[in-house]
Amino acid sequence: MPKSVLLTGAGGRVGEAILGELAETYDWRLLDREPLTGDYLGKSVVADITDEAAVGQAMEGIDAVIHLAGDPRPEAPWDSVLRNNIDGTQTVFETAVDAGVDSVVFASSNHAVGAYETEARTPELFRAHDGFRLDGTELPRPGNLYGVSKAAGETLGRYYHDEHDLSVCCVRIGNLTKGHPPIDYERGQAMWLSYRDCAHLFERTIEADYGYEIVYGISDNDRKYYSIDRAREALGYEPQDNSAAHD
Ligand SMILES: NC(=O)C1=CN([C@@H]2O[C@H](COP(=O)(O)OP(=O)(O)OC[C@H]3O[C@@H](n4cnc5c(N)ncnc54)[C@H](O)[C@@H]3O)[C@@H](O)[C@H]2O)C=CC1
Ligand SMILES: O=C1O[C@H](COP(=O)(O)O)[C@@H](O)[C@H](O)[C@H]1O
Repeated sequence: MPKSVLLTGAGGRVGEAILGELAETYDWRLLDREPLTGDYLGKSVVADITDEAAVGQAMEGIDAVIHLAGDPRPEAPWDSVLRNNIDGTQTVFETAVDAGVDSVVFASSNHAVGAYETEARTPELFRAHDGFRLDGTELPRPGNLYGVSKAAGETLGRYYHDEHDLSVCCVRIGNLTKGHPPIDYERGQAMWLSYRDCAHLFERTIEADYGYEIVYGISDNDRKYYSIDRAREALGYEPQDNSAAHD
């Protein structure tokens, strides 16, 4: 029997990449505060992620959660990230534990570690010859309040794993762009995540056994300054794309 997976923020870009490849792989329940359009209407729940009762109901009978819903803007103001990203994520973890869900996958971000891109390191950091790597064991170092909210989500995940034995995987997603890497944007090329690698990575987060993980979600780009070794080791991630192939 396919696993039952709750996908929050299903109507967005990351949701599109995941469902584009994996629509038939799982028994999906799709949650978004906006009504979804397309073929998924029968399985959708319209609710705000901060609505504990509605999210709790959406968790019933669910094996795994992929939690994408939130404010994705790097320039988002505090009131928005506090409500949508921090309160909303705490609601997801708490209701997942109450419902006996096995695992929660949290959409973290490159912006949780954006301040490692110091003036001294850039732009060399974005180039293939540069050997600097972040591997997920470093402390968060956000460059904006949105990044702070993602670091908070990772810490909430750590707590719910340690205290409630929930399996938690935080994916520090790079730059998801459809079809090709961002053009004339070295940073974006270094952290490009193709749609098919995105779907494959999230499939691995559903299939693999783990306790608590932080991994980087990028394709196998020559320019990378995020290591994908942990995603390979812990999840069996095998990306197929590389932004250098589009130069
Ligand atoms: N697209 C990218 O390159 C990256 C995305 N991420 C993260 O991945 C997640 C998804 O991002 P995208 O799909 O690009 O964003 P998006 O804006 O395209 O989709 C987000 C979806 O979440 C829903 N949503 C927002 N707040 C909600 C709430 N309070 N309750 C219920 N639904 C809510 C929106 O209606 C939307 O459909 C976000 O958490 C974002 O921070 C992280 C790094 C990079
Ligand atoms: O977390 C996110 O990161 C990507 C890449 O960041 P950018 O500052 O280089 O654009 C961003 O596109 C996405 O909207 C955001 O959620």
